[in-house]
Amino acid sequence: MSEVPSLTYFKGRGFAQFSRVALSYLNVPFENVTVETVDDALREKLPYGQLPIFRDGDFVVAQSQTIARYIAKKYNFAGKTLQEETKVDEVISAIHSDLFTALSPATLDKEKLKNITFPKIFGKYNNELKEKKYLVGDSYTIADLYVYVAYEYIQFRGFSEDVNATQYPQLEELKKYFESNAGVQEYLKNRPETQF
Ligand SMILES: N[C@@H](CCC(=O)N[C@@H](CS)C(=O)NCC(=O)O)C(=O)O
Repeated sequence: MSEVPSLTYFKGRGFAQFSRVALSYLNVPFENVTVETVDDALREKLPYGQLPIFRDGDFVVAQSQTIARYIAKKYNFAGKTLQEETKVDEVISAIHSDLFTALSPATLDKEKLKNITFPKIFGKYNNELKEKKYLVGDSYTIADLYVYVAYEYIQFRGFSEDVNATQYPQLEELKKYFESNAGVQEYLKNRPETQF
């Protein structure tokens, strides 16, 4: 069995990017396992028949948000009190359910994203970061990292005219902070070019 934890997903960023960036930022060595498809042999090993999965010793966990929360809790990046942890969860849930769901090709509505979803999500966090340095508590948490990854991903998905330093200067600062981290820089340097 591998000594280091492994994260298995497709080559693209998709649902694995938050955990890949978190592990890189936290300087946790991990095996970044990528697959082309989920074949029958792999599918039967997956708790929900889908990727990503995270393996830590003999512990296996699925569901991208849960994987990210597990990593954050294990490496003290999830908030220091129950209330901080809950506010961190709120950010993770908002980004998955309000933003990522809206990117699904079947229901993609670009005007709604630009006029409603981006201001609702990124406007909120940008305003909060005008008043304080961290979204939750008195140090960086996975909530800040989630917002950075989502901000950068939305730009990558073709919305950099709508989501950028002019509209969201505090989020641009957050991006600069995470991208100045050596682990994140290494990850970005090696990240393959993909469409999603
Ligand atoms: N709720 C799950 C969704 C996982 C999911 O939809 N995985 C997709 C890729 S993003 C998948 O494994 N697709 C391949 C398949 O179903 O065969 C999560 O957040 O991890």
